Amino acid sequence: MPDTHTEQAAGLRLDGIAISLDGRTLVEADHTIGPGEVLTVMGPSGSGKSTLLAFIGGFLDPAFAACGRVICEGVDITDAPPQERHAGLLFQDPLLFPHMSVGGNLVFAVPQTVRGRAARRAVAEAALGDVELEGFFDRDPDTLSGGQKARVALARVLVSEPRFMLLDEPFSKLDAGLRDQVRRLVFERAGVRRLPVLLVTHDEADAKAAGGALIEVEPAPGPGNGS
Ligand SMILES: Nc1ncnc2c1ncn2[C@@H]1O[C@H](COP(=O)(O)OP(=O)(O)OP(=O)(O)O)[C@@H](O)[C@H]1O
Repeated sequence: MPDTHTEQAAGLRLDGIAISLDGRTLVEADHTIGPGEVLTVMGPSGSGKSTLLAFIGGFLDPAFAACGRVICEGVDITDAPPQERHAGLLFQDPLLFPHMSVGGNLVFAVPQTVRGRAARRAVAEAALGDVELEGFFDRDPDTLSGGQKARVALARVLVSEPRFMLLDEPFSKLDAGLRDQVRRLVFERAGVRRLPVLLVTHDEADAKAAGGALIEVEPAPGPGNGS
């Protein structure tokens, strides 16, 4: 018999979320992202896509008002500090620490529950293998191509053992061919780990590749938006 409780609790539930600015609702979400599924958020610049992501990640600017709950694997994390939510974040910029080697960037993100230098290094090496960057442990991040940096950023997220992933236009700086490759790798790795993914994008091709549900955010009214 299936374990109904576990089935219901699995994934990331966005329960009746509405975020507003100056009394006007910007963005709403009422979705469950199942394990390994992608929910895509699309809309024009300034419509509130990153604001929704910030609310789920726990770093919403206090200028906004929000209601609704974020439930991860059956646990309400709406009021938890960001570091206790276990979100794997990927942004447009890979944000690698330039003063550390590639391996150093990864070891830094390995949870403290993994004890000892050798064990932490082994986790980082395995993650590099997972993103097809074997042998890159001692490389300086500045010497990597854009696609390689994006893959290191993905490996760094994966070693941190996230419970879900929040992606804010992580492919938009890559050119077309590379973009397809990195996108495939990100979705594939998230799928293998059964991680729910929220993807913010402007790009129809991203939404198509994601293949899951879609939230289309309306343009924010105001000067320059024809309203
Ligand atoms: N701290 C803040 N105080 C007031 N308004 C803000 C603040 N941060 C963002 N905004 C406004 O909130 C709206 C939503 O911003 P948000 O960054 O979520 O848009 P977006 O859809 O992600 O845009 P883009 O695609 O350009 O990244 C914008 O109009 C923005 O100017």
